[in-house]
Amino acid sequence: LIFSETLENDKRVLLDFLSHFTLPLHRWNQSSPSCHHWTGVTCSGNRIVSVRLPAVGLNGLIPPFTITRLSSLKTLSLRNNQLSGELPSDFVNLKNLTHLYLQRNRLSGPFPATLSELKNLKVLDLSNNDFNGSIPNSLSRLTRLRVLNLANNSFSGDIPDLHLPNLHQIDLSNNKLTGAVPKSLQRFNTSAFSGNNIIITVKEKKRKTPLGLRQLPFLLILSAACVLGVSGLSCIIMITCFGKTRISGKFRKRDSSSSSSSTPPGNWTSRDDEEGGKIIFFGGKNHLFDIDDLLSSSAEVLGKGAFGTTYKVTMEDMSTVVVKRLKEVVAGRREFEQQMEMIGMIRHENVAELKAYYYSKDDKLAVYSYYPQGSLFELLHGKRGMYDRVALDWEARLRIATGAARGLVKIHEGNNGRCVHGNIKSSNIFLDGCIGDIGLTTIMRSLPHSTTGYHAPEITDTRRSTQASDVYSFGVVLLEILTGKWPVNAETKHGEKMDLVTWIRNVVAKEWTGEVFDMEILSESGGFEEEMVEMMQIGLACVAVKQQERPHIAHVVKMIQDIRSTD
Ligand SMILES: Nc1ncnc2c1ncn2[C@@H]1O[C@H](COP(=O)(O)OP(=O)(O)OP(=O)(O)O)[C@@H](O)[C@H]1O
Repeated sequence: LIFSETLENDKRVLLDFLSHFTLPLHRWNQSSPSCHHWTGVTCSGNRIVSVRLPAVGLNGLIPPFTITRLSSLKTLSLRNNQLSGELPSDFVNLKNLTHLYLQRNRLSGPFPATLSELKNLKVLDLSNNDFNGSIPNSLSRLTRLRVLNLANNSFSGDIPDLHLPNLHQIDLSNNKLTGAVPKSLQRFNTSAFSGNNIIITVKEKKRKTPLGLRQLPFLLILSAACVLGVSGLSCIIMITCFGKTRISGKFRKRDSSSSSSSTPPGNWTSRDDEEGGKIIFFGGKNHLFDIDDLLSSSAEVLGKGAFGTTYKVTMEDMSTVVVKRLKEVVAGRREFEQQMEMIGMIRHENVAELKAYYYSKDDKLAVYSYYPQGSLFELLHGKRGMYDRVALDWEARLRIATGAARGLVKIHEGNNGRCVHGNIKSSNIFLDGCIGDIGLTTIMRSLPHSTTGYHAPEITDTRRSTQASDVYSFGVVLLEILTGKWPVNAETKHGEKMDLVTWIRNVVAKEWTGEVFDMEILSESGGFEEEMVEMMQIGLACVAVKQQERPHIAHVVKMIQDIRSTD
């Protein structure tokens, strides 16, 4: 009873807060449970611990004694709204607050003194508001503070000597501050103080970690060099070895400033996208993040594919998504949006969910669910030498093949039966055959054909991929599953290297079928060789040279299912 009463109380508080604004919020009503269902609300135990309402159109004063009654609140994000006036003094009640995001509003008045009392604060962002007056010395009380952003306000006077041992990011740029940078803050990059009347006498130090996205051009150059010089895989490993990268600011300037590889990191720059960049979500999901969240989250490079770099991004609430930064998009905004909308509508357990997309002049992003088990490519070929690769047994391979075929059926049903994947390959297939990277080929520059081994012979421009060419690529994946070999340069028993499809056709023509199977599954005691032979015949049917001879993917699903049902 106590449990639900406390939660009910928190819920009433939020409804009270909302009643001061004339805007509807997704699923915020008395009848639905607030935890997990209300936009931006997260609970822990019987309390609401996080309220994140970025860019929802909150307008006017922050109503006092509403949200501040959520005494267990740890994260409050009201960024990117049109909130104005002073911060109510009752913010002092939010004793448990660790993250406060109020940037990009129209808040004004002196630095809210009450904030210095929130001893648990780790991140404080008041940037891009109209605050004025001096920055108080009392900020030194926030000994846990890690990030302080007061940029783009009208703060004036000298910068106090802040002794904040845990501070590793500060931005005071573009205010009206005067004097010198105090000793305690001289460890930070000078750009953190730019746009003021400050005498900067400090020497710039090179910061080691964390890397900023400002260094992303450097990472990209490095990865390009790797791709040219070393194998792609080792490059990915090298980049990953740099550890976590901070995605922050400068997203939009990336392409135009490759020289910024030498730009010293330090503060982060708020995004100001006059090109109208907007993140679009699918499925009526809680907007637990916005583009600024993405930009300020911890990111790790998963790899660099033909469509761009893929990042694993860990959000403030510790949820994980995958962000693909699409380069060489040839489609215009309208076409891009239409394609993404079409992809976003495809929902199936064997289709990797496109959660959101973002389009601006300089950046095109696609946001997906993260599959921690990695791709089929990794399961089949990956991590050898670094870790003990877990053997992938025949059952698992059959499950993946069935799942991926079902996913492809669903994809081909999309867009009134006209949707094409265009880039079916093992690195785009995840847990239990879930297919990722749908429909990107049509909006991107054509992929280099010769290198992949998955593309059907008739495809010279991957933007013109067809459902029949998808079936061909799927057939290559089936053969890869059966042999455990890479589609290009598959090494035969006799040490020759040839294209996987050609090799299997040759072997089968000589009736040495058993030779092609991966020893890992062939040595299993279940006696599955017959099933493997059947699967190989399905794979070979899919890779028929003449497109009209390839089966429809729905028929492929049936044939794969029949492998077992004939038992
Ligand atoms: N949603 C995801 N969850 C987990 N890993 C992913 C996800 N999406 C991609 N990856 C992995 O990230 C790495 C890079 O992926 P990316 O799609 O950029 O390149 P690719 O699949 O090698 O080539 P391509 O660009 O042609 O698809 C690959 O190892 C891929 O398996």
